Amino acid sequence: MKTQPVRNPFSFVLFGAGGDLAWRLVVPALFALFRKGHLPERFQLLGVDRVDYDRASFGNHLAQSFGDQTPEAWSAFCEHVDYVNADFLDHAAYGRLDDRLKTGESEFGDQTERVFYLATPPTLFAPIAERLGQAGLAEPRERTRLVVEKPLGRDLASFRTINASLTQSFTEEQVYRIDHFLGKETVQNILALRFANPLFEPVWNRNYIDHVAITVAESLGVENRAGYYEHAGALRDMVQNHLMQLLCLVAMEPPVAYDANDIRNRKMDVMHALRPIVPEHVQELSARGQYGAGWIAGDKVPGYRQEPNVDPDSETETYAALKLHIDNWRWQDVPFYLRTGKRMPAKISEISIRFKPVPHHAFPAWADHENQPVRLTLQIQPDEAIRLRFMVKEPGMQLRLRPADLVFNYADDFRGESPSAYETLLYEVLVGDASLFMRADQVEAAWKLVQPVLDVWAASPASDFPNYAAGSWGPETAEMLTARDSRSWLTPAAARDS
Ligand SMILES: NC(=O)C1=CN([C@@H]2O[C@H](COP(=O)(O)OP(=O)(O)OC[C@H]3O[C@@H](n4cnc5c(N)ncnc54)[C@H](OP(=O)(O)O)[C@@H]3O)[C@@H](O)[C@H]2O)C=CC1
Ligand SMILES: O=C1O[C@H](COP(=O)(O)O)[C@@H](O)[C@H](O)[C@H]1O
Repeated sequence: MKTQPVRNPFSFVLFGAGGDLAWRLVVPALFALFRKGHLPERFQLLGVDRVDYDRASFGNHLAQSFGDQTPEAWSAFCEHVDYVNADFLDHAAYGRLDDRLKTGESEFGDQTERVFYLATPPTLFAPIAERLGQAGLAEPRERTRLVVEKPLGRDLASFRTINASLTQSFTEEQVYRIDHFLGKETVQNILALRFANPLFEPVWNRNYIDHVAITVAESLGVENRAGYYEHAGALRDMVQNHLMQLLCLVAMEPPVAYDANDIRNRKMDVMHALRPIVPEHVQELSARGQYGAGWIAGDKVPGYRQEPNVDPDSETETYAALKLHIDNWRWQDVPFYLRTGKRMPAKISEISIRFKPVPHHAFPAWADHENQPVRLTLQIQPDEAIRLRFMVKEPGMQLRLRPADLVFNYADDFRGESPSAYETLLYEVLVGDASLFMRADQVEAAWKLVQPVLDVWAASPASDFPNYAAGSWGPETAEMLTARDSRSWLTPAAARDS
């Protein structure tokens, strides 16, 4: 993560500019960077799509995304916006794009950088990259970047094919693979907590930690994304990428320097050490679920199979859980439990690090019957916080112990507006720092890990779907994943307290 401002003039070419992601997340993030003064004076945003816009109507379309935000800033931003109507598969379009880029950049000077952002269906990543390469637009390498959204493939083989096409035209250093969780403030803070404090690192290992549980729960259902989600499911959509990245940040060794390759090398060490899930163990190391009808925050909601455009007999999982082991010196015998699901009681992401119990109970049993092992909870969202739970003596004549919490709350300590994940990630692309992006070997290793689970699940239809009610914490099989080890998922701290 660099600290310098974006200095060089740039062209930001947004493929899929007429789509949902561009409108909802990418352009608002760029506009926020502009409003906050993070962008240089000379830049252009060139939207590319087949939607029939011109410069003015594209601007109007984008404006709807900003509600009542500062109109002066918005019209100043629009001075930098242009639009190219094109089919991404049409080779001739890339010549026109080149001309438009050069016209816009005529006053930019020779330090101009270019970012090609693919907010397009994933099937178009490879064809667009190829055509950019053929049109000479992947050069100069040191000033041209390609940003790709997820999903990168739907299994190991398709990832390798897509990635090979991307890296035929662009070098690995030019490719920025988005995992938007890495742009979240609290996720970046995992490394700050671990490596900017001497307090935690000495106990951050198998000698003190009993297990780690990572929960990414969503209360929303599939919404209008069935077209994509029906072919993805929770394991591909969330575990293979976001939850894997969280696990890596918790488990990695300290990097020597805060540098893209150093950090990514340390994450790769974790990926290498993850114990492969062999097909015979899939049953005992994983759980899958699909939500049925239920209640969320007082509203009755339909089951997954009743959602628009979902197959009424769909086998797609909307919940996935894994138990993983990291076979290295630090983490031997410490299980990592990962779970994610849609239509759970609340939108909550947190990492719970449970420490081992004291080796000897000196207090009489009646005094510490509430005894709970110390745990550290990293609340990723929405109530961003770090919470340390430990045992204290209750005031009074009688010796009674009970748990208490030491809480650091982001909103209390940092009142300013935090940048959105996309703001942070775009900024990092513009300054050319790939620390918060996924390197190809990480993505490949993550696909390798989940592939046997995908294969076993595909080969054995889930006869019990739907197996959890909307508004619950998931299927019983997920409870068994921890119960078999005499452990349990805890209700996330943010949900307990609300
Ligand atoms: N939306 C989201 O919240 C998220 C999206 N993503 C990823 O971001 C990417 C974009 O997603 P999203 O914005 O939802 O998708 P959309 O379908 O909304 O946007 C894609 C845009 O590309 C256009 N397009 C498609 N094919 C062509 C073509 N051959 N030539 C020109 N234009 C074309 C589409 O036009 P048309 O409508 O005519 O097809 C549409 O305007 C995907 O990879 C997705 O997986 C990742 C995380 C979240
Ligand atoms: O990548 C994805 O993430 C969202 C959840 O992201 P968040 O920032 O809202 O926590 C998820 O809903 C979506 O299915 C998935 O594609």
